[in-house]
Amino acid sequence: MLRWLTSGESHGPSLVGILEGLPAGVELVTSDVQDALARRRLGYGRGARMKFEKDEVRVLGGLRHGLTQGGPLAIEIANTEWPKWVDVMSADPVPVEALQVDAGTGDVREIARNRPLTRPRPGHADLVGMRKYAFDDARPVLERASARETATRVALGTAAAMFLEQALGIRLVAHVVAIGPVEVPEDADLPTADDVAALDADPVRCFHAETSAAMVAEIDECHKDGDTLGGVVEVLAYGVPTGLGSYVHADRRLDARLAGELMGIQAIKGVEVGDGFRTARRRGSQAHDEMVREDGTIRRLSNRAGGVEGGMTNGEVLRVRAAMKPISTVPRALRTIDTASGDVAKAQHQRSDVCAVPPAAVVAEAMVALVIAQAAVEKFGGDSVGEVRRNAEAYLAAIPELQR
Ligand SMILES: Cc1cc2nc3c(=O)[nH]c(=O)nc-3n(C[C@H](O)[C@H](O)[C@H](O)COP(=O)(O)O)c2cc1C
Ligand SMILES: C=C(O[C@@H]1CC(C(=O)O)=C[C@@H](OP(=O)(O)O)[C@H]1O)C(=O)O
Repeated sequence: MLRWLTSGESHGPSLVGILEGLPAGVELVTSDVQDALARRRLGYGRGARMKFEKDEVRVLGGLRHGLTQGGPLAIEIANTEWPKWVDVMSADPVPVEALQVDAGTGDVREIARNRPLTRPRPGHADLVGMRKYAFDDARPVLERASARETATRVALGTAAAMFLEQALGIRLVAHVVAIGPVEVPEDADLPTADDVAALDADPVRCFHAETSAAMVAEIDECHKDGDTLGGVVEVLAYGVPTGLGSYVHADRRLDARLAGELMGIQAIKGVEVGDGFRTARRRGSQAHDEMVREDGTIRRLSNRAGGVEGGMTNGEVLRVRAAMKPISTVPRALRTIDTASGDVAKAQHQRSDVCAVPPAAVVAEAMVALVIAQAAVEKFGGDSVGEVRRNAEAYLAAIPELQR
């Protein structure tokens, strides 16, 4: 079974991710993870923090001489900003004086950094987190709720994606299909995994040049208004074999597992598999993917289902979308209540992303890679890449001629 866990705070010394159950023999080097993390930091509309902070990757376990070893893969992502937070985020108690002078720069900004945050942001985890964990300060809540944690998921997703490509020839790509009201046309071309460099070069990870320019203009407009934006991302997986997931029980349905992991990303509020909500508005004759026999195999005339039928992959391109709400740290701050005084207040705000939809696409791709890898390990078993590959080939070869 493939499983994963992450630990770490937004301004802590580092984040750590563990991926357990990955077969041995996956070719992976530290720079593969660094490249994926660099991709997550891209995107027009991200805040100042992305410019000065760096992700420092160190593989702590599970990898030797560029090959996974079958043991848990542990990846640390250190935060270059840590010196400024050493005392505020110290694991052990610190003397009061330590919280009054910045350990890194010697200035007194540390006092502000440590001041209790008591003006919770509507839409963030602040208020409910304080209530639930009995804090009188939102600092510990936002430290863990922060999407900085998604760096670890991208790191682990990189290992999952390398496994998928090397064992099964599966390749993934993610792109942005909407930012606020600006949407890619329905009939626009879909990117393939060969288009990743082009997507990296686009300011908003959009594959449609005209729409990309309109998205950038929308972000500029929103920034000027002191506001924030959400949007929609799409993940595509090519070459996924038929039969991953199952219809036999709800928790084995691949669509359910994809939706769960995508909704687990901070600020994701909706998931579509294939045409999703659009399918609900169609008649049955226009909703499904008819089959024809061509060159000895069954071919679909469309892919409205997004490659999943009955909770199982059907051999078509896997296609899922995730909807992200606008960032809740709105510069033109929203009304809130100061939990220290009970007074009406404006929500706490220092700096923030205006729009984080492009990085959310990278995170969504990582989560889809992890879910597919989990389902593949479950279906094919195998402790090494070679064994998984052989098992998959034997399974596919045994599918009767007329069902192919
Ligand atoms: C890549 C990414 C970056 C984000 N950046 C910010 C940000 O700068 N400011 C903010 O308030 N929320 C940001 N968020 C969203 C919050 O983390 C999220 O809204 C919060 O944890 C509450 O969870 P919920 O929105 O799922 O209810 C970001 C989310 C993602 C996926
Ligand atoms: C640090 C990252 O994203 C952060 C996610 C985030 C949030 O509330 O989710 C809030 C911001 O951090 P801060 O409150 O310190 O400005 C983002 O910069 C990252 O993605 O690496």
